[in-house]
Amino acid sequence: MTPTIDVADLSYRYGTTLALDGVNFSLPGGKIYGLLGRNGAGKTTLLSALAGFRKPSAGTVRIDGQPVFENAQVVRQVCLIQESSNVGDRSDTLHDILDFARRLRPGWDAAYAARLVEKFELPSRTKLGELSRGQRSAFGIVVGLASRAPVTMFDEAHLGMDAPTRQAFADELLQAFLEQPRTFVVSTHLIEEQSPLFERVLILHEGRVLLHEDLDDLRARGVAVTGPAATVDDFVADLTVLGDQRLGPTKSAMVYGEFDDERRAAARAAGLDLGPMAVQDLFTHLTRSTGGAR
Ligand SMILES: Nc1ncnc2c1ncn2[C@@H]1O[C@H](COP(=O)(O)OP(=O)(O)OP(=O)(O)O)[C@@H](O)[C@H]1O
Repeated sequence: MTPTIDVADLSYRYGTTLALDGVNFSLPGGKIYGLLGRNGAGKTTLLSALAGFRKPSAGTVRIDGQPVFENAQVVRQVCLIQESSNVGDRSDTLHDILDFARRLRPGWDAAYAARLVEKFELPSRTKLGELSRGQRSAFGIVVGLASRAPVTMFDEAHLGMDAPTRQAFADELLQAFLEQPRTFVVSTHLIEEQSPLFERVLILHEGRVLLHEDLDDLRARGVAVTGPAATVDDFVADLTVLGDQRLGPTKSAMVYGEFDDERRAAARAAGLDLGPMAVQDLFTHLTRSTGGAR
């Protein structure tokens, strides 16, 4: 039960703002996808369209071959948790919201929800609106994971959560995925922290798909070259250097572009170390433009 998501020529317009501009991609089921993009790139709009919350201005979103919008049967297979915590009414207790989710969601796992509530130390008799921001986010994550929805999406759902809680979220997500493979789409600005979760990455930029590939392939686009400063400088002289760091006589230069075997051998012969580059640095390079929001 891991349906494919197919997006074809998807555009979405808010008045004069074209938030999505002819987006095409296909997400085979049973993987964890990272959705990345700068502020205003269109991530929230895209996830809302995938969940059937928004009618596309043009194009289609299909899950398992079925159009999503106004299709109750398909929408029930999808769970989108948003940063604003769209999981329930602020005046309802967590207990009541979980009870409602149990009745609404076909795959709801009540025992798992109870375990997660305990793990995240959430007060189930408290109203949603009385939680701290981080607790609200953690509760959203509980609902998303316990939904066991074949397509589960988190839109910056970790906002306000402290580092240990975010780590617990990542661990739980991975565990839930291994126990019962489904499709996760996770949008985040915490790229370095969350990228170990992702098998594939979709980068949106200015309403279009800039890149859609395996994380390993993205990583292979950049190399950190480390060694004595003068040797590094010589080696990278004709390469695209995105940045560098110095520690005493040692320098590390971040080089964009794939290294073939010959170049790797030359680096080794020169006594240089080659290592992976931070995904965050690659992202920054790829999405460098005139500014953030359009
Ligand atoms: N309700 C709205 N009314 C008008 N324009 C909007 C609305 N929501 C989003 N936009 C615009 O659509 C574009 C895409 O916004 P969206 O929220 O999808 O981006 P995002 O990638 O999720 O950004 P962020 O990382 O800042 O959350 C932006 O230019 C934004 O200003």
